[in-house]
Amino acid sequence: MKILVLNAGSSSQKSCLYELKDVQSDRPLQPLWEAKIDWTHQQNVSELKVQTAAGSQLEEELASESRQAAIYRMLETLWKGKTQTINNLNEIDIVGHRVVHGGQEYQQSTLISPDVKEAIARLAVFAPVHNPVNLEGIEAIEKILPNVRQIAVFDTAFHAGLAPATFVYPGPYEWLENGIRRYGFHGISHQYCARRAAEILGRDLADLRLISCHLGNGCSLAAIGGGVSVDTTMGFTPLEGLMMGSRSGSIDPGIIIHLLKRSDLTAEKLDNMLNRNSGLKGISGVSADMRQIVEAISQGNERAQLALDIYIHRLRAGIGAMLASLGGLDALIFTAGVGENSPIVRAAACEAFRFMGLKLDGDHNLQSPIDADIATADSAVKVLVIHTQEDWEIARECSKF
Ligand SMILES: Nc1ncnc2c1ncn2[C@@H]1O[C@H](COP(=O)(O)OP(=O)(O)O)[C@@H](O)[C@H]1O
Ligand SMILES: CC(=O)OP(=O)(O)O
Ligand SMILES: [Mg+2]
Repeated sequence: MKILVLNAGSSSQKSCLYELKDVQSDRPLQPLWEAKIDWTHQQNVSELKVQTAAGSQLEEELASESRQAAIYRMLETLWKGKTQTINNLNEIDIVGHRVVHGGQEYQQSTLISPDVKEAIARLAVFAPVHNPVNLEGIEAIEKILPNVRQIAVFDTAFHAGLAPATFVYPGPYEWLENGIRRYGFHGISHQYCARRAAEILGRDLADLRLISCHLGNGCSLAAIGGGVSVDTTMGFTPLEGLMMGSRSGSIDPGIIIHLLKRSDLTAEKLDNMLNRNSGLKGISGVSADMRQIVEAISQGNERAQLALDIYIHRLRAGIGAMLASLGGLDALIFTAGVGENSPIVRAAACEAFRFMGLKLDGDHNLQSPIDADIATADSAVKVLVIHTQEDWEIARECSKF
């Protein structure tokens, strides 16, 4: 069974082709072909990188192309040129898509139909950075493979079991009746990491209390007890919670009332302000990219330092909140772009939890090992760096259809 996966994040478009021989297979397989478009590279220039299991590689700049055209070019490298992996598009049996917001209707992976597409489009108002690009991926596939089955794998689904006290906002009760509630996101990644953590620790997932820190361009934490999400930092939209690359995370809603009363702020301007021009980017004035923040700090940039300090403060506070929801902790997991690659962020986050016997092995942390425990042998809590495999998790969901 050949499964094509499209995973659209806010700063990247990833894609993989897997061949599943054993449907029960649980360990991540190496994809036959994998591609990534990085939108953050430069203004109007995106970078495409492709590699195949057979060892071919390709790198090219996609200058000022539309997102649709860039996705098409990425997919073309599957059947054309030096990274060609299949002879015929019809070899693809099924296509899985990451869809960020599934609302109340979609609490598990779903075969995409016109109704499902309509719901994804409708829910785009709640995930304006994500659902529209997820839909673009679905439509790109419809054009080149009109008859293939497409599956939506929702980022919200993993959090479907949150308790009412966790998911209901203390606003007017009508909010809840109108679907205004906390949903939680990054569920595909949190779900994969929880299972992988149990494997690395050689423990049964049912017996573990985990906090998964997904720190990418978007950032969220999940408190996972017995394999189930019991709390998370993102809410109604992927804007709540931690400070992120270009998103503010939680702020006092009174600020919005204040701004609305005093200026000509429109919903669109507010959306741009909070989703695209806040967070690390907004505070530093340098970049949403943690690598550039750290670089700017090394050159003495004080706003970059402030941005990192707020990021760490809020990350620690978020971990504290998840800790309280779980009532204890077996392992703290760091994953996604920043979580997997930034020893500075991991060390600063862990520092706050030394009081409970969490001890980081400084040298091991500096190596950013993949899928490893970076706590000392006598630490009361394990600290895991896990390479998130959202694409594999999506393929795994597709194999159930
Ligand atoms: N070596 C690194 N050190 C620090 N941060 C990194 C490093 N590599 C990547 N990152 C961060 O990871 C972010 C992207 O994370 P990723 O999970 O790939 O994003 P997305 O949310 O688009 O899926 C980048 O914006 C960058 O800040
Ligand atoms: C939900 C979300 O924030 O996703 P990403 O981190 O890919 O932007
Ligand atoms: Mg991501």
